[in-house]
Amino acid sequence: MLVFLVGMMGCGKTTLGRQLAQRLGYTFLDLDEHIVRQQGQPISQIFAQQGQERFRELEREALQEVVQLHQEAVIATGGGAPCFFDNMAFINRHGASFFIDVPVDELARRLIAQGQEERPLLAGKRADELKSYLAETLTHRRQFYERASHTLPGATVGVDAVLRLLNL
Ligand SMILES: Nc1ncnc2c1ncn2[C@@H]1O[C@H](COP(=O)(O)OP(=O)(O)O)[C@@H](O)[C@H]1O
Ligand SMILES: O=C(O)C1=C[C@@H](OP(=O)(O)O)[C@@H](O)[C@H](O)C1
Ligand SMILES: [Mg+2]
Repeated sequence: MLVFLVGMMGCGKTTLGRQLAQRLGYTFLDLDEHIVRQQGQPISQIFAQQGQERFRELEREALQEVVQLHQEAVIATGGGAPCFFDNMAFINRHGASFFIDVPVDELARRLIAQGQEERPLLAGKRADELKSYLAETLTHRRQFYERASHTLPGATVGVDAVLRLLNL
């Protein structure tokens, strides 16, 4: 089985995905890490040199590659991945998907604490700008995220909640 995690930047896809894969004994794949390895450039540089449009194509290609190469994996997508092309339908055709729905204030707190430089869409934004950017972006993206097979509300989602929903 393939398990996909979707949701906004900072909702914990990479963190939870790694823990979940360990518990299931599955491979962990992070789409951003996959692209960084393949391109030999950090995400910030890919955006700066190749542009966001190209990044979205790379993300789509990365999704296609991981479903071809893996049968048992937890896949942390990038926050934008489900919202371009027909990626959300593609995800749902290939596995179970979880939308981790964390409030904007908590997302902002985490993203500020982690440092915004590696997320080019957030770099250089003050706290108030960051919050309004996240709120607007989520308003647009929610329609895609909500197509996930499960929604996990709140900031305290753990591995056990996911396993219960998967009946594991
Ligand atoms: N459940 C959580 N509670 C508190 N902080 C968290 C939680 N999950 C992730 N974080 C922190 O939030 C930041 C973003 O997490 P990350 O897993 O990279 O999110 P995403 O991949 O969804 O952007 C990291 O600093 C991480 O340590
Ligand atoms: O929301 C987005 O458009 C993005 C989210 C990032 O991944 P995370 O959600 O893991 O931060 C990364 O793919 C890129 O910076 C763009
Ligand atoms: Mg991530």
